[in-house]
Amino acid sequence: MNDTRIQKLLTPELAGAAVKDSFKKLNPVTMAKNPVMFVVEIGTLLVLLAVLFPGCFGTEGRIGFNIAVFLVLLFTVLFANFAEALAEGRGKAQADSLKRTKTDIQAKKVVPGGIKDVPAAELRKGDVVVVSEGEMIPGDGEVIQGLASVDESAITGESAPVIKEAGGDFSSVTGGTRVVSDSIRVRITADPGESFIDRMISLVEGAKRQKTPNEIALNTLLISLTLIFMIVVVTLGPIAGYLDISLEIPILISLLVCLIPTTIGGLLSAIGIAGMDRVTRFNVLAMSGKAVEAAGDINTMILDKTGTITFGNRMASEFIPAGSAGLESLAGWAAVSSLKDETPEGRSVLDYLKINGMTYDLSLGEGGEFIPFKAETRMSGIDLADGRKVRKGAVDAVRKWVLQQGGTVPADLERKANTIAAEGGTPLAVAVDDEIYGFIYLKDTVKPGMKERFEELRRMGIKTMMCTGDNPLTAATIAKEAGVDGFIAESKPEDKIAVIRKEQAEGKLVAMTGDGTNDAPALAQADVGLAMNSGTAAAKEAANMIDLDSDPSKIIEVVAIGKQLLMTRGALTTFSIANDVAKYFAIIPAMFMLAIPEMSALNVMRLGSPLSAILSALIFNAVIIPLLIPLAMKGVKYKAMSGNRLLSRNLFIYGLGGLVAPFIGIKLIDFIVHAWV
Ligand SMILES: Nc1ncnc2c1ncn2[C@@H]1O[C@H](COP(=O)(O)OP(=O)(O)OP(=O)(O)O)[C@@H](O)[C@H]1O
Ligand SMILES: [K+]
Ligand SMILES: [Mg+2]
Repeated sequence: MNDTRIQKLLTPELAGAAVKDSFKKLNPVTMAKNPVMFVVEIGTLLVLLAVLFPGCFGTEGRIGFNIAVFLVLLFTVLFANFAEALAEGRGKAQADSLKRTKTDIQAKKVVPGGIKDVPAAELRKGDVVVVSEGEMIPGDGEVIQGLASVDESAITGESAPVIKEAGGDFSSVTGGTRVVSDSIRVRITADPGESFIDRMISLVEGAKRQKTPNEIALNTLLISLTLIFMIVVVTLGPIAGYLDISLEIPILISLLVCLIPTTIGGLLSAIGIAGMDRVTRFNVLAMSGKAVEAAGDINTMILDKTGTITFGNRMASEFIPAGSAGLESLAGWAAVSSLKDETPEGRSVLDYLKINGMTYDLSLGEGGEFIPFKAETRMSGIDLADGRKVRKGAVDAVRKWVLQQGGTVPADLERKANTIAAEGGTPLAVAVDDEIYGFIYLKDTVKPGMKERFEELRRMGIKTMMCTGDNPLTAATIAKEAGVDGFIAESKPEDKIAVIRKEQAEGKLVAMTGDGTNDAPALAQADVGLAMNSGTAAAKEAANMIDLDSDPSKIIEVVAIGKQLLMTRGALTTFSIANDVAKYFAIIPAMFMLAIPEMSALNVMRLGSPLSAILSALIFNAVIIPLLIPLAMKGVKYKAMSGNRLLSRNLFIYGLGGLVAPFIGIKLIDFIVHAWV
C-alpha cells in the first residue's frame, strides 16, 4: 500500500483544513441538510439576537450569561461541522493524489494504415491503442493482443507489477497505470470522464455521496425527536406564562438543544463517511455507502472456487489417457485443441508440452475454426479444415458432446476422472468427434488460512457457499478442504444467479465475489458484489465494490467493516439518546428553580446554581461531540459474535454509559462554571 492510503487519523494539515471547513459549513443552505444541527444553528442566531437587542427579548438582566450560551451553542454547531469536515478531508487528500496520476497522457491510436498520436482525452469506447514498455496506458480497456507486465501502483498502491494478457480473466487494464515490459494492444472500454480513476476520485471526494436507506431511516427518527421536543419547549413558554413564571428565550433554547439528539445528529454523517473511508483505505472501492452497509448485514456469502478459495492458477500438470488411446495421441489432440485457446488453462497445455519436450503437429490446426472457451459450454477447441472436430473441457460436457456425435465413452473414463477430482484437481476431457482420448489434469491449491476465515464467518452467523463450474467431486474435495458450508458444482453463470435469487427470496442478503465476465450477472444480482481489479471490465462494471488488491477473500473483511459501520451508528445513537435523558435531570429542575427558588428540592444533582446548571449541561452537550469524534471515525471495536449478543452488549455499554456520563460530566463542569456564574 502506498502512503496516501495509510494516513493518520489526524494530521495538523487535515485538522487545519477541517477547522476552515467547519466555518464554511455554517452556511444555512449546507446546514439545512442536517435538520438537528440546523435547529441548533437557528437557536444560536436567536440567542445572538437576544444578546444584541436585549430590550426586545426582555433579557437585559442576563447579558453575560446569554453571551456564554451563544458561544457554547456556536461551538456545538462548529464541533459537528468539524467532525464532518474531518471525515471528508481524508477523502479529499486521496482524491488529490489520484488527480496527480491523471496527467496528460499521449496515446498511440491504431488507425487505418498505421498508428497516430492522439491525446488520451480524445479516446472513445472501442478505439484500439498500442502501449509499449515505459508508456502509460491512456485509458481503461481490455488487452486484445499480447502480454505485458503493468505497474498499477498509482491506483492499487501495490508496487509489484502484474501480468495483463489477452483473453481470460486478467485482461482488463486501467488508464493511468504503466506498462513496464513488453507491448500490448488495448481496446478502450470507457469514454472520457467515465474512467476508473474518474470514478475513484468522485468516490473518495464524496462528490456523489448519497444518504443510505439506513441513514435516512435514522435521520427520520432524529427529526421526529427534534420536532417533539420543539413542540414541548414551545408550549412550555405559554404554560409558564400562565403560571406567571417567565422563561426567557435563551433558557428555552438551551433546554431544547440539550433535549434534541445533537450528539448523533452531529456525528451521523462523519460516521458514514469514515466507514466508507475505512473501506477505501483497505484498498476496496465501494460504489456507494449502501453497498458497505449491505455488507454489514450479509447472511450468505457466495464464493467462487477458482481464484477465490484456490490460488486459481490452474495448470496442466499431467496427461492421463483413457480407453485404448495412447499418451502421444492424447497429448497431440490436447495441443491442437489449445492452439488458439488464450485462457491460462489453454496456454498451460502448450507450456507443459514444451517444458517436457513433447512435440505435436501444428499444421493440423491450419484453416480450422477456433471454438473459444465459454462458461456456458465449459468446452473449447477447434473445428479442423478436414471436418474433424476437436474439443476439450469439463468431463460431463465432453461426454455429452461425444454421445451426441454417436460415440461411446471409455469404460475407465469415470474412474480416472474421479481419481483426479478426488485429489481436488480438475480433469479436462479431450475428444475428437466420437472418441474420448483421455484427460488433461489441471492442478490448483487451496489458499492457506481459508478454514479459519470460514470459521470466523460462521461465528458471525454467515453461511458460505462455494460456486464452481467444476465437477461435483473436485468441488466436494475443495469445499471440504476449505471448510465452506456448502457448494454448487457444474454451475453455469445463470446457476450462480439462481442461487443468489433463491437466498434473496428467503429474505437474505447475499454477497459474492468474482472476476470473470461469466460472474458479471451474478455480481449485479448480489446485494454486495465484489469484483477483482484484475478481472474483466464487465465484472467491474456489474459489481458495487472493487478490490484493488484482487484478493477475493477480502470480502470477509469488507463484511466486518460494514458491520462495524452499522454498530458504530447504533452505539452512538443509543449513547446520544440516553445522554439527553440524563441532561433532562440537570436542566429542567434548574429552569423551575430560576422562577420558583423554593423548588430547590428538585436539584437532585446538587448543582451550584440554576444558571450554572443550564450552562454546564449545554457545555457538556457541546464537548461530547469532539470527544466522540475518534470513536465515530475509527468505529467501535468489532468481535465476531452473533447479532443478538452484539446488540445486547452494545445496548449495555453505550446505553448505560450514555446515561451515566452526563451526570459525572455536568457535575464536573458545574464545579468550574459555578465559580464565575
Ligand atoms: N480453457 C478451457 N477449455 C476447456 N474447458 C475449460 C477451460 N477452462 C475451464 N474449462 C472447464 O470448464 C469448467 C468451468 O470453468 P469456469 O471458469 O467457468 O468455472 P471454474 O473456474 O471452474 O469455476 P469457478 O471459477 O467459478 O470456481 C472448468 O471446471 C473446466 O472443466
Ligand atoms: K442534545
Ligand atoms: Mg472462473
